[in-house]
Amino acid sequence: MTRAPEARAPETAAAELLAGLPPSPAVWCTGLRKRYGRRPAVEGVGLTVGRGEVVGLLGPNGAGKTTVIKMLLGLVRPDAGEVLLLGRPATDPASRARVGYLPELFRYQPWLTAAEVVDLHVRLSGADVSAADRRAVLTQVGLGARTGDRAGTFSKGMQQRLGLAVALVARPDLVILDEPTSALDPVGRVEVRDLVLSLKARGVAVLLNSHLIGEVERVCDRVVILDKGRVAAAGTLLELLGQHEVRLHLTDVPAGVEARLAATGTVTREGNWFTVALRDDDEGAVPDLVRDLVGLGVRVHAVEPGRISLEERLLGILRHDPEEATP
Ligand SMILES: Nc1ncnc2c1ncn2[C@@H]1O[C@H](COP(=O)(O)OP(=O)(O)OP(=O)(O)O)[C@@H](O)[C@H]1O
Repeated sequence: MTRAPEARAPETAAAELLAGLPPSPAVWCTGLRKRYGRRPAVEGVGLTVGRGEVVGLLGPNGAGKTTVIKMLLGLVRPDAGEVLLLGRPATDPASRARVGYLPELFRYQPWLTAAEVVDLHVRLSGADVSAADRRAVLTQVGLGARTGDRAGTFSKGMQQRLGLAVALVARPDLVILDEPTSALDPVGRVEVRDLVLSLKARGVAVLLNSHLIGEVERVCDRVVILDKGRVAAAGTLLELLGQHEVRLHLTDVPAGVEARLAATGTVTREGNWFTVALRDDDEGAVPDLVRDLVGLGVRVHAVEPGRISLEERLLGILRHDPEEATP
């Protein structure tokens, strides 16, 4: 006699079903709109940050970046639109507790030491963070030697580092950084870049608002460009910038060389300059090509990597609109 499969409680089955689904994005929003008086600040913005993904938010002054971030965090009430953080409504304290935030403008209580500021935020978040981990986060942001100094005595860059420590100390699943390097020296900027990459390696999602386009280009998986409150463009760097190409200055080009070039990618020629659009990010394609060209007797004078920079792309998108910036 065969036995019927054991009936499971419906709630167990539902929990199993949910556990089998991919995790909800770290940030999901749609149709976000905000007006201040009659002036639109944000008009119908939607964006997604996947788990462990680093997304850059770019755009000119007044484009609406900080307003979007504040609406995501429930700090500004949207006129319309929906926000989910880590799969829960942004207003749900359970999701907010898993989010680290570095605001664009902030001032910590000047009478508190760096260690006390971090302790205060750990208490406010309700997270269980050991004294060693609190100390470690201050060291991570370069304040290990200043933990006992009052925040009021810190330089702007040191305040910003303290802000990063506060954003990171409760081990969030999502970190939102609004201009995290605006006050930092070049070394500090590189440190923050490495820090963002280490967060990504740990599966932490990051939404990064920065005017430093090179910084965004180096660390972000995807970029969302805002202009006049709307999404002007969004995509991976490959989608926004197109494929890589290489420009070669060649002489003594015998027959058959064009075929070898074409085997690497689509070729265009201007005099002695050959531009090859590389098919993918195959790191060996260019050295292999140069080796073969030299083997075929070609004299290779120059090999220049080419790809439109994110800065050029951004300016192209923003200048495309003939309308002047709203006063
Ligand atoms: N509290 C406010 N009251 C009135 N207008 C506001 C307020 N906050 C923002 N705005 C307006 O909303 C628009 C978007 O501002 P927001 O700060 O979001 O831009 P941003 O892209 O972050 O700019 P920036 O790069 O200069 O920081 C601007 O026109 C700004 O003047």
